[in-house]
Amino acid sequence: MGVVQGDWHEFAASGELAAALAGRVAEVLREAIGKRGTATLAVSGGTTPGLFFRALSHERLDWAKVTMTLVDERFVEPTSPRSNAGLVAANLLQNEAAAARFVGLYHRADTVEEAARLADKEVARLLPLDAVVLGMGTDGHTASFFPDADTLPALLNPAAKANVLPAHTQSGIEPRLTLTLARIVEAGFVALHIEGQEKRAVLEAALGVQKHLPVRAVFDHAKTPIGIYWTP
Ligand SMILES: O=C1O[C@H](COP(=O)(O)O)[C@@H](O)[C@H](O)[C@H]1O
Repeated sequence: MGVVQGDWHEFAASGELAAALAGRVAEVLREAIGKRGTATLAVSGGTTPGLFFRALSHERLDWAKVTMTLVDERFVEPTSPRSNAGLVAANLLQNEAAAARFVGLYHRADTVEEAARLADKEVARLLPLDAVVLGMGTDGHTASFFPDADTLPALLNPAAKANVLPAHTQSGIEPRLTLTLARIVEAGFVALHIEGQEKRAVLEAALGVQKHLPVRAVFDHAKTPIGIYWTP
C-alpha cells in the first residue's frame, strides 16, 4: 500500500506526547485483548522512549494477557546500560505493566547470527504484532535498519520470511538483532516516536526526496497510516 505522508500528532512537550502515545497504545492493546484474549507489542530502545514507557506502565489494562518484545536490540547482556531489554525492564515492566510477559531478542550465543535464529523462533509465536512503536536516529535509521548495515537489503525486503535478522554496522557500534520490515509493517498499529527539530527535518527529508533513508521504507510499505508522534 504505502502511506508516505504519515499521520502527524504534534505536542508542545515530551510529557504530553508520552501520555497521548501511551493512551493510544493502551487502547490498541485493550481492543486486541477484547477480540483475541491476548495482545502483543514491540517497542524500541534508545534515548527517546523513557517517558513514554513510564506513562504506558501506569495504563490500566489486563497486562497479564500482553506479551511485549523489542523492535531491535544490541548484542549485549541485559545488564549492559546499552541493552534495550534493560531499558524496558527498568521503565516499562513496572507498575500496572509489571504483569506483562517479555520476550527479548537477545540470547547468549557465540554469534549474533545464532542469537537471531533463536529470537526468530520466539517472535514467530507472537505474530502478527498488534502494536509497534518505532524510534528513529538522525541518520534516518529506524529499528536497526542502519544505512550502513551489511544486511540492509534483507532487512528491508517487504516479502521477507525472516522475523528477526542480525545486522553489523559501523554506526550502530555493537552487532544488532532487529525485526524485519515485513514484520513491522504487518502490525495492526505502527507509530513512529521522534523528538526535536533535527529528527523532524530528517523525517521530512526521508518522506520527500531522500528516499534512500531506511525509515522511508516503513512508509513505502505501510499497510495502515503510520502515526508520527513528534514534539520539539
Ligand atoms: O539504536 C537505536 O536507535 C534508535 C533511535 O534512538 P534514539 O536514542 O535516537 O532515541 C532506536 O529507535 C532503536 O531502538 C535503538 O536500538
